[in-house]
Amino acid sequence: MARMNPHNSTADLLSESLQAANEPSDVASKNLSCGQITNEEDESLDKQNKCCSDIVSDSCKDDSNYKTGLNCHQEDQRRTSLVASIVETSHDAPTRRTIDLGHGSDLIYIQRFLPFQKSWTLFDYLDKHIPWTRPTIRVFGRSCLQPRDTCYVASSGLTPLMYSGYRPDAYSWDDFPPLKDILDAICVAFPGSRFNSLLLNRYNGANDYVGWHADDEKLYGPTPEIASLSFGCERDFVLKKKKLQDSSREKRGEGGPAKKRLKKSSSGEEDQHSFALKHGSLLVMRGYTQRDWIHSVPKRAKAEGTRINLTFRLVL
Ligand SMILES: O=C(O)CCC(=O)C(=O)O
Ligand SMILES: [Fe+2]
Repeated sequence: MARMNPHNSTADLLSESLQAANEPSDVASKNLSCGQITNEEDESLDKQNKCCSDIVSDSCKDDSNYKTGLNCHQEDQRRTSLVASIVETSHDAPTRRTIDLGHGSDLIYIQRFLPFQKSWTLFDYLDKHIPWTRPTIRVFGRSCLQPRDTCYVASSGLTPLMYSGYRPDAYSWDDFPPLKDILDAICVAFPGSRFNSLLLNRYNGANDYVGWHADDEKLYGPTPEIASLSFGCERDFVLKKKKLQDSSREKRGEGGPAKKRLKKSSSGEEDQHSFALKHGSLLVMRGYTQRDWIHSVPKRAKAEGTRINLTFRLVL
């Protein structure tokens, strides 16, 4: 499969992804070893229009308010290939599900937000061209290696991000044109939303994870909206309702695998939700989700492939 140059135009991105659609992807076949479904299976699942078969929730429902065709912040007037392709297919918009977590918190899940082959083209680009680092962080007073690779992209002049004693340097959006295309595509799907920063994570196999945490840093305000796009190996994303003892600095509990830190819920099933986040899927967390819930991506013995996750955020 052709490798992308970071300075390729968005038209090149489209033509590469169209090419990729007609060719087997080496990246795709490599990563399918982690138990991921194929494109054909993905499409057939979508046609069945099953409600959240991978979401442990009874409260999911179709969101009848789904609109496409508007852009929330057309800073430049270019219609990118990704945006164009999503608008073109708006008559057959991907199914959007809303999961009401109660008390002003909700999630939106779009399983096939980006087309399958285009998602592999983007995976390949991100894997190769993002300057990934694995920083040393501080958790409970001890230094340790963060259990995944990371990178941070943000508009200039924003309050810096700081978590677990680590303050990542922000790269510019201009360094990675495909990230701007993805941002545009999200803004088309969510016309009322704004994002100006992006935390990227790469999980290199089964032992990489993110521990229990909430993205409730002050710089995001009281009700942050976070749009989380996943590529590659499918991994579980688990949400658990905060208890009083879940102090905010259990945040990003990197000190041990998330699984070991799981406590039994006293009030039953609705206090925990698990999503198998598909290649090309988008999960949006809204309202008080960061105030009232914590989330994690636990270690998973069978998840051998690489997963890349992008979380778009708005620094106020
Ligand atoms: O990888 C994911 O799905 C979640 C990442 C995350 O929670 C974070 O970066 O704050
Ligand atoms: Fe998070």
